Amino acid sequence: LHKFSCVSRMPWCHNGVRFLSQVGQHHGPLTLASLGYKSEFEPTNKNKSNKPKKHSPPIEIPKAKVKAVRSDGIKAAGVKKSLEIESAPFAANSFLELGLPPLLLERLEREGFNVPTEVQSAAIPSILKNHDVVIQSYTGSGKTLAYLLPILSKVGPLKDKSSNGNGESGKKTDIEAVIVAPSRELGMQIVREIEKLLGPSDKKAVQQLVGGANRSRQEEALRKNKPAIVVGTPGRIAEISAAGKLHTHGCRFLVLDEIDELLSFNFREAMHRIVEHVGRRSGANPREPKSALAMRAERQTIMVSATVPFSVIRAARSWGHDPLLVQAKNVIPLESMPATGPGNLSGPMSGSSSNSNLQAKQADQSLPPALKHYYCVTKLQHKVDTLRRCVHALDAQTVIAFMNNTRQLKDAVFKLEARGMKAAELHGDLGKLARSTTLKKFKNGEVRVLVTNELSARGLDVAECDLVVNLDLPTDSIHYAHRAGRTGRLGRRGTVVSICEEPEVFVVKKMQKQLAVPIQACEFTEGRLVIGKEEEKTLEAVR
Ligand SMILES: Nc1ncnc2c1ncn2[C@@H]1O[C@H](COP(=O)(O)OP(=O)(O)OP(=O)(O)O)[C@@H](O)[C@H]1O
Repeated sequence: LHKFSCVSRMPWCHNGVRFLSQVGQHHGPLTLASLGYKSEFEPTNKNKSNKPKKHSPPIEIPKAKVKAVRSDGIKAAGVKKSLEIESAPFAANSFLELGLPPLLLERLEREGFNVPTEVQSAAIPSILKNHDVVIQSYTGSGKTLAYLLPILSKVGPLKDKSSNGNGESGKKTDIEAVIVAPSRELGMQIVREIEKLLGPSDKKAVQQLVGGANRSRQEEALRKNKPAIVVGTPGRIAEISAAGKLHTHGCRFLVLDEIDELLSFNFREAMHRIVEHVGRRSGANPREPKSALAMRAERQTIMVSATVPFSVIRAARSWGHDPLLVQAKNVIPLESMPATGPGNLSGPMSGSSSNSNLQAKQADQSLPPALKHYYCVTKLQHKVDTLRRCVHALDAQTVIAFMNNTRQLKDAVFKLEARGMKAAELHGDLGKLARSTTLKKFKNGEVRVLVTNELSARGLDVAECDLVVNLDLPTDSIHYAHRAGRTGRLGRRGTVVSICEEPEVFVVKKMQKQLAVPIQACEFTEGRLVIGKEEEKTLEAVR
């Protein structure tokens, strides 16, 4: 129980504390295994030390009135270790209690998913009860399984054989679930998550329809395999649907993952086609107003994101039927939420004053509570060197660095490589193969620093990522939240460092206020991350 005693001492770890008390009450004796944790004392790997990790205390440098901290846990460079889950976002109940069918429960156990996360615990029953939902909880909290599990309970080879749903599904050739994601990488990640649960013999029940891949091969696979579920990017799904090769009129589920991104101008036409056609019976005029009953007999709409600006609330009301807002600790009718704010909502708190509490609360819920945030002021020409010193100071092994401009991004990779740090670029100008090869190398530890742009800010799940660096500042706090969320996934340790020039500090301060998290000024000196003491005092107010 060493880990829990650590967890309960951490002031930010309210989830962990709540979790402990509930499990104690309802589930008898508390063991790490019963909670899905691997004990640090279990000899899982011969090479690993069985000793609990030491948390090195902050190092005081009184002369300069500064405090230095160093990332612990990951040691020798090049040796990849998985990051322990420190602040558990898990719920107190089991998957069994959520009403999932036996075959799916078996697969979950086989894949090592033992305890649902809080948002899964809230979303699964709501979706199983046929509600349209908007799922909102912080990055890395398990939103993907929160919608995949109830869908797999009702469609495809793992479904509950005793219930045939509402009997409304269409012809056998019809797709039963369409999942839309804004990038190829995220689309493929969702496909892999489904394939993992389906297993090798059933994996043809899901088909990817992402852009950049061979379209005729995708169409051929649709015809031959008759998948129950398709996952893809908006453009490719709309294209194949318009060509008459994707039969979705009888579709039961439409999932819009990263919904606020899917609402952006770039996807407008494709999204319009998808929303109008998926789950709409042929012959019906999509513009004709429908009764609530007629709407219900059609598809169930599920929208998902860590950030839910007003535009999403408005879209959910117009595309869904009495939708619910599902958060980790709340399930409320979306009707009870304000849907108006300024037209150009740029950040979670930029609503009118009457809505600001609500928006602030949501902003608070978009970032993993265990993340640590810093910023470091430097000159433009020293940014890459500062990044390198930051990586060394924190001893980070799996780093995502965000930039806004592709040419500068390539320069940064060149400079890092020239200084002996293994780096690679990932952006939309690269072909599909180059993108997936780079991502694979990053995930298996061959690349230490992935220099990328907004393409990787959404949904990308690399559990080992221990540091996110903003080499260019994000455009607003919503983009900050999604970039930051690439680290500290599922309660793991994570650090976010924004490297900026002096005139940009006000932008960092603004994001700190909007996101209601402390972003501390720091420097990298003598291989250490150093925080000013004065800065610490002012940040107490933010906390
Ligand atoms: N109940 C669970 N037990 C253990 N691991 C889980 C569980 N649920 C999800 N995970 C894992 O947690 C990681 C994060 O999940 P996921 O990608 O769904 O997060 P997310 O909330 O969608 O994040 P983002 O907002 O960044 O898209 C994934 O690797 C996933 O496999």
